[in-house]
Amino acid sequence: MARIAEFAPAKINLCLHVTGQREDGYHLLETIVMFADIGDRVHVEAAREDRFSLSGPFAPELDAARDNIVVRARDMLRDAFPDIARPVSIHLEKNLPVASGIGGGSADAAASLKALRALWRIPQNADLADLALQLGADVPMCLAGQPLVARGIGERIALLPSVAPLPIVLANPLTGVSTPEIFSRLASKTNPGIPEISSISGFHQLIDFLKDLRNDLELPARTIAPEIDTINRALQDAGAALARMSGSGATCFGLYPSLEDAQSAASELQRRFPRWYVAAGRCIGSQNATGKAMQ
Ligand SMILES: C[C@](O)(CO)[C@H](O)COP(=O)(O)OP(=O)(O)OC[C@H]1O[C@@H](n2ccc(N)nc2=O)[C@H](O)[C@@H]1O
Ligand SMILES: Nc1ncnc2c1ncn2[C@@H]1O[C@H](COP(=O)(O)OP(=O)(O)OP(=O)(O)O)[C@@H](O)[C@H]1O
Repeated sequence: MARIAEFAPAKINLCLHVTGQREDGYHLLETIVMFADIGDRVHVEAAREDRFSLSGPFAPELDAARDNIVVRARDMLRDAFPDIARPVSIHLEKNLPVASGIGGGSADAAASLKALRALWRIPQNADLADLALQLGADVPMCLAGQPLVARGIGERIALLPSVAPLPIVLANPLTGVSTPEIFSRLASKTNPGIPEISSISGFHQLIDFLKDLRNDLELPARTIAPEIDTINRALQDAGAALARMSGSGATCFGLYPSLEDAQSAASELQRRFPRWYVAAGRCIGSQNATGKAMQ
């Protein structure tokens, strides 16, 4: 019987500007997002009855979470397509740290929607963006899965033209950080947006452009996870051209000129901080159905 695997890449906010707040409390953002070849994996397979299982280094943290977002995604998609949605066994390989600002849950939800769309043969032209947004502000961008600029609360998405693969190191002290808590600690909710993105060519021009941008959630996140300072310094000590926090933290990323540079930086970081989660890889320009980087 068909078994479908879908990669759930880590979402990296290269910058995140908070520009306002809606009446319902959600914040208005302007963020440049790329997706890494580091991530979770979702497997789906037709079954006699619904099942959900977990494996991977961070599975134990989710065992207790009865309302896994993957299950919510399944149920929501089934409600939208009750005539074609059959029982399904879903397995989540949880490689990304939980509540870490790289959209792990959102990536899993988006990957589940993609895998189930294929399994249940939901028409390709069915627009799942509204359904994705009900699952979380980051889910529509994870569904897009390509370099993009997101505005609104994250749902107004403009894809960026093809971008060269961007070598990256992710580092997290394994201190879970709650997204609403970070937003609530934000001192200013009306900050300048991101400038227009003109054509950027090459690594150094991209770094120069990003250096003038910010993650407005970094300051409030540091009040909960002061290690963020240490992580950014350690990424820079290991040769990062730019180090910054992603999302609501506490994961920080470093950008490096080559994959080899990123890999040796990751080894150095892991040696200095053996308890941290550290991973090296590349943010990728676009993805095919299996999540492999296209050349
Ligand atoms: C910080 C980011 O990761 C940047 O990509 C996202 O904005 C967060 O996206 P997410 O985790 O999918 O967020 P949701 O699950 O929709 O919301 C969690 C909580 O974060 C806060 N939240 C989230 C998104 C947003 N634009 N404004 C907010 O204020 C709200 O308190 C909300 O109750
Ligand atoms: N599949 C899942 N993976 C991770 N967390 C999940 C999952 N399902 C439910 N959750 C719950 O969602 C909460 C947020 O976790 P997640 O890893 O998505 O946060 P995040 O990386 O900070 O996301 P974002 O960058 O979108 O804010 C966790 O506290 C966890 O209990």
